[in-house]
Amino acid sequence: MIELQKVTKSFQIKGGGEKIVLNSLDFTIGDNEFMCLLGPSGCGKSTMLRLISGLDKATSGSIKIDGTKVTEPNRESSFVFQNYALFPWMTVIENVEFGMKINKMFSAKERHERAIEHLEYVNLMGFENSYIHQLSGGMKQRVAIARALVTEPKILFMDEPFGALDTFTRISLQDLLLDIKTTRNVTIVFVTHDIDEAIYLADKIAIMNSNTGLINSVINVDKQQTRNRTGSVFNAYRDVIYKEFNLCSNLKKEDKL
Ligand SMILES: Nc1ncnc2c1ncn2[C@@H]1O[C@H](COP(=O)(O)OP(=O)(O)OP(=O)(O)O)[C@@H](O)[C@H]1O
Repeated sequence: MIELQKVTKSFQIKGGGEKIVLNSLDFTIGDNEFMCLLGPSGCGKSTMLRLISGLDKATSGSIKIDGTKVTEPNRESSFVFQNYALFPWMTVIENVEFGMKINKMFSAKERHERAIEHLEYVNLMGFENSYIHQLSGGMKQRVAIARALVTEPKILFMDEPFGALDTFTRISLQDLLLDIKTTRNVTIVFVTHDIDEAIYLADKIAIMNSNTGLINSVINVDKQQTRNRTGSVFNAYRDVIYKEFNLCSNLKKEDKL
């Protein structure tokens, strides 16, 4: 369980003053939940992810994971970023083994076996000795996902991981992620500005608007009903979210699903 209480984050502005990016937020994310932080550029999604994951510190308020205050990134969480953050001088399998090695997890033989198992899972067998520049964007992100999963994290932090990918690759990686959510006991905190992606993936969507520093609302998504990306229920969620962001002038906010 991730718990935020009265979390505020502000940044100093050049020339004086400060900008409040997150303003006294109270928020919880349950175990094994898929939470999307959805909003336009600059609303504070990445800032929120960085605070929850311990990459940055809140100006005030408290963030706890399973009752323990977050002060730095911990071994029980993994990251996937839009720009892959892979090591170009290492092969695919060396990249996947890296986290286990640095954390002194498992024997060398076990690390190798686990890396192979995870490369199989993300459908990259045959590329284990390739270098990163020899892979497509989608393949790079599969390596990053294998590297993130191989340490068996309790929490996966993902910052616009599919933002740089074409629609077809994005759809196949979204399906991979839903499989990860179903088959592994992992909580996922996922940043996106793609409304359809949020509906398809999330159990809960936190709607964040620009310049308020607030979470406007949290939408619960019925996962059984949103597997069909072109179905009427999917479109109903889309209507609700477009209204939340005032993107659809002919719909009233009071309209229900
Ligand atoms: N280190 C920093 N110093 C000063 N301002 C910052 C810093 N990091 C973020 N900000 C500001 O905080 C606001 C929110 O940034 P953040 O990156 O969290 O937004 P975002 O919603 O993730 O945007 P995007 O989708 O474009 O990545 C922006 O106005 C940004 O300029």
